[in-house]
Amino acid sequence: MILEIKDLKKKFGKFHALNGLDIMIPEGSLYGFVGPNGAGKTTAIKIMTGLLFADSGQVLINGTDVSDGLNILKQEIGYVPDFFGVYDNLKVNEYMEFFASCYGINGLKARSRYMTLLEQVGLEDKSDFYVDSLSRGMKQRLCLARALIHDPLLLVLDEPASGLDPRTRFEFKEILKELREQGKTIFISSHVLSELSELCTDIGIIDQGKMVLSGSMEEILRRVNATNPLVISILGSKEKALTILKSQPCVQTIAVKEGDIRVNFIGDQQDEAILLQQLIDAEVMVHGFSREQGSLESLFMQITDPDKEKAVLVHENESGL
Ligand SMILES: Nc1ncnc2c1ncn2[C@@H]1O[C@H](COP(=O)(O)OP(=O)(O)OP(=O)(O)O)[C@@H](O)[C@H]1O
Repeated sequence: MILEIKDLKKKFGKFHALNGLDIMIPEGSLYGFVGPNGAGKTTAIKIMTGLLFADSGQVLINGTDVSDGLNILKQEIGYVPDFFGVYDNLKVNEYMEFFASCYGINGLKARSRYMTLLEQVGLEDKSDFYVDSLSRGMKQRLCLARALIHDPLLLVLDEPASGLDPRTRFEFKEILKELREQGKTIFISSHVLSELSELCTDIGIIDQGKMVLSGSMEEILRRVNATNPLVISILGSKEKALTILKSQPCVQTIAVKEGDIRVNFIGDQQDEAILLQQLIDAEVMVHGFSREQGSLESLFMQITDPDKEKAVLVHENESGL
């Protein structure tokens, strides 16, 4: 794990902003950190970037506890905050030089490093422009280049898509994908799950200062889908299929809807394969057999609904399964 957060707690007055938060960020992942407004995302990010102290808990970077000193955090994390500072009277190259010098990178080395980064974020032809003259999307890309100046292990972005138009958001996501392909681990927070679901390899959902669901995107989508109905499409008569389905112990309910058979099926993938085989052996003309695709959004709405008794879902490893 590049970064591990264990049982992090933070109170503001009597209010528990973080209430035993755990996060595990695998190396090379693009980790989406999502939760409703006020869930504690920015508080967690401030603690992991060394801008705020936790009341208790542990932050480990590459296995090293950072409580002994914040230098390791500064070295190993590149942080893109959700706001852009005021650097009106600096040109892009001066801005990059300034941040390079903060990390002890100067002269030709600094220039070569920041020109590579500016190229990477598509700003190579803007190095003589004043920062203030850049569009919001460009400023954000500049901020990203700046956060990478010291080649950190982990890039942390807080709500990077806020205030950007769809095209700019798309371009920004493409840059993040490229960075990940080059081996960077990226942690990105958002309160909009759809922003993250097609981009991320891993996801953590936070609510009221606690992680309520986390894991690889693949695993989570599989779990979402496993509770969805099995939709079976059949050509011709459905009688034989219905007889087989009624005899199957994994089948809980059967509904015939718009030509398809929808089955609440509690089995795993192997049970699904056995059922399909039985239908084919009985010469049922199956031309569709799949779980209805689950939506991560509906799961998010369900587990972060403030009016509902919460169904707390944990990572398989944490539940000891
Ligand atoms: N300095 C502070 N003093 C008092 N309360 C605070 C402070 N910082 C944050 N909080 C409270 O802690 C809670 C968590 O805030 P935080 O900014 O971490 O949430 P968030 O998930 O980032 O929300 P958003 O998506 O709206 O940015 C909120 O209820 C907020 O009002």
